Amino acid sequence: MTHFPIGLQPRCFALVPAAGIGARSGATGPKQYVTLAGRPMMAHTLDALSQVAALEATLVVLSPEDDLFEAAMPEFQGERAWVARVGGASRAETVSAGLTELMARGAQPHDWVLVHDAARCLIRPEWVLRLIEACAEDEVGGLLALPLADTLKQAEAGRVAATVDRRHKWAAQTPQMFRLGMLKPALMMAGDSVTDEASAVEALGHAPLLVESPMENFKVTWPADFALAERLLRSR
Ligand SMILES: Nc1ccn([C@@H]2O[C@H](COP(=O)(O)OP(=O)(O)OP(=O)(O)O)[C@@H](O)[C@H]2O)c(=O)n1
Ligand SMILES: C[C@](O)(CO)[C@H](O)COP(=O)(O)O
Repeated sequence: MTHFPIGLQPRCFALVPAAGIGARSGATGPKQYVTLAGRPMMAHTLDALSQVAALEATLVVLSPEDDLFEAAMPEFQGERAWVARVGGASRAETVSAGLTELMARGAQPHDWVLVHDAARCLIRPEWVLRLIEACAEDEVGGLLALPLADTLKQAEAGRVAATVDRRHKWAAQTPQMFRLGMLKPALMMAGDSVTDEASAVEALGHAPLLVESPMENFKVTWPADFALAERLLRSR
C-alpha cells in the first residue's frame, strides 16, 4: 500500500477523457458534441462538474485533432476550466496523458483525481460529492457503480452458453476517484487493455470502494441512448 503524507490536505481534480470517436453511437461526428436538450452532450457533463465546489479544477482531455471544442463549449472558461489536446488512441492512453498534464499544472501525487467520461452526461453534482465523501478517508479510492439487476447470460454465436451468477456483480460507472500517485503508475503498468481506472488499480492488488449510483448515470454508447439521454435531460 502506498502511503501518502499525513497532514497535507489533498485536493480533488476532475479529468474528463473526451478524445473518443463514438464508433458505436452511429453519430456522424464524435458523440460528445451531439446536441442533447439544446446543448452539446459534453456541455451537460462539464456543467455538472462545475457545480462541485470540492473540485479544484476540471481538465478536459481532447484529441490533438479536435477543432470543435471552443466553438461548442464557449462557457467552459475560467481558472477552474482546463483543456489539453493530448488524447490518445485508447481511453487509458487519454487518461494517462491527462494525468501528466495535471502534474504539469501543479497536481501532486497525494491529490485525488476523479476521472469522468464525457459521455456520462447525466451525472449530477450530488453523486460526485457522494463519491468524494465516501473515498476521502479511504486508502485506495473508488468508483460509482450500480449493482446488477438483470440475470446475466454468457453468449456464444448469439446463443446462451451459460447463465452467470450475478450475485456481487456491479456495473462500473464514473467518476472513478484515485490518488494521482497511485493511478499514474497503475495505468502505466496496465497498458491499453484496461477499460477503466479501477481495473488498473485492482491489478496492483488493491480493492477500490464501490459507491452505489443510479442507472441514470449511464454512458451514452449506442444510437438509442441519445433519445433516452435527451428525454431525461429535458425532464430535469
Ligand atoms: N481514445 C479515447 C477513447 C475514449 N475516450 C473517452 O472515454 C469515454 C468513454 O468511452 P466510450 O464511451 O467508449 O467513447 P468512445 O471511445 O468515443 O466510443 P466508441 O468506443 O463507441 O468508439 C468517452 O468520453 C470518450 O470520449 C477518450 O478520451 N479517448
Ligand atoms: C469507464 C467506463 O465507463 C466504466 O463503465 C467504461 O469501462 C468505458 O468503457 P468503453 O468501452 O471505453 O466505453
